[in-house]
Amino acid sequence: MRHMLLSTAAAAVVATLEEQLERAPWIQLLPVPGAGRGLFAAADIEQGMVVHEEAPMLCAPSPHALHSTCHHCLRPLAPGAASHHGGSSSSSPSSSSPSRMPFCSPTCSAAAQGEWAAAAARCDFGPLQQACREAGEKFPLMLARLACIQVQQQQQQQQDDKGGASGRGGDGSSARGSSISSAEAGEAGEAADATGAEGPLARGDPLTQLRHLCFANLAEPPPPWADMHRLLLHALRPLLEPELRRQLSLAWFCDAMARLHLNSFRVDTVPPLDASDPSALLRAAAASLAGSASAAHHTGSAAYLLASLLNHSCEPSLGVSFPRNNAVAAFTAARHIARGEQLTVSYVDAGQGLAARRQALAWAYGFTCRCPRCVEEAAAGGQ
Ligand SMILES: C[S@@+](CC[C@H](N)C(=O)[O-])C[C@H]1O[C@@H](n2cnc3c(N)ncnc32)[C@H](O)[C@@H]1O
Repeated sequence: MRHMLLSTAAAAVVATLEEQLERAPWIQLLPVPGAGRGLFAAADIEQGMVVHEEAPMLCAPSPHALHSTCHHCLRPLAPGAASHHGGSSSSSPSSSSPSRMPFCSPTCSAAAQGEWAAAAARCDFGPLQQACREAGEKFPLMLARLACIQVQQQQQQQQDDKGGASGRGGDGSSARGSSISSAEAGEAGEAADATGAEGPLARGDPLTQLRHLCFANLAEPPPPWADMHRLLLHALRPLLEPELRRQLSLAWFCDAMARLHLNSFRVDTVPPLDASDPSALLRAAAASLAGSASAAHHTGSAAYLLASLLNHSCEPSLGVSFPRNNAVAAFTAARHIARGEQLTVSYVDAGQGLAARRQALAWAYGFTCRCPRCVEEAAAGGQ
């Protein structure tokens, strides 16, 4: 069954998704009538168990947090702390340019340089970032990142072809194994493969990898997307070889935007305390007493390969958190989950009433939730 479903996904992604499922034999991928595919418990799972932990296939900081977030792992930066800037080569924009990218550590800076930041440093993303801030749109910045990954992978490939690919892994991916998880492991001394050290984008053509994620047909893409696409191409001008220009069509952009809208997670982290501000401790304590959501800081958005297959429930079996305070997501059993039960997360604020939840789900995801809570509340005439 698993193979039958996976055969619909891009071949380059299949191996990595299968690897993730092989590493988590308590998770099963199955069809869900009326909802495409979904993940299920293949064994009884105790409350509190971390069912899955995953580094993102693609992430980017929020347009509102560009100066306060590590651009590689989305960890919030301590106010006033030394950051490890990228984009400072002679070909990069000036230090006051919005394209100058802070990183939380030399490890993240080096990993980013190896994956995307060297290409990004040749571009000026200022106008695109500004437009995203004004429109409340974040996904064009993820697509800018994706284009930079593509450019660097192609350059690496060309170098390998010239140099005979000496010293590389069999699939040519080992030199690019500088994902968030391995950078994190370098910092914290943890096992590099805990969350898929290589990173799913280490293989295949990055621009087509998003095709694994589910898609909604848009009758008409929102008009601002054409403007965002134009600004993206403008920013990427220094990198645009004719072949890349052809690939980054408006149709590609709208397809990728639609997939990111349906599949991305908001990354909420906890901001570090400002040691020079004594009232910061009190504010943080008050926020944490008021609930972790208000203490959290939205540092960016991330798309995950396996976790994108989690369907929604207003009574989700999994909670989502970011225990490393970066974009590595953990999915924890919110209660006992019986073997065969679907693994779900809540796509919306589950504290809202029935009508608000239904409206948000219909508008953003195009379905009406029929989880037991919705059915019960609807029967009771709930709003
Ligand atoms: C992030 S994807 C989840 C994985 C998706 N089912 C797949 O096959 O790839 C989100 C989409 O799944 C579907 N979906 C998720 N939860 C659902 C639910 N409770 N009822 C109906 N459809 C759901 C909707 O089409 C939604 O836009």
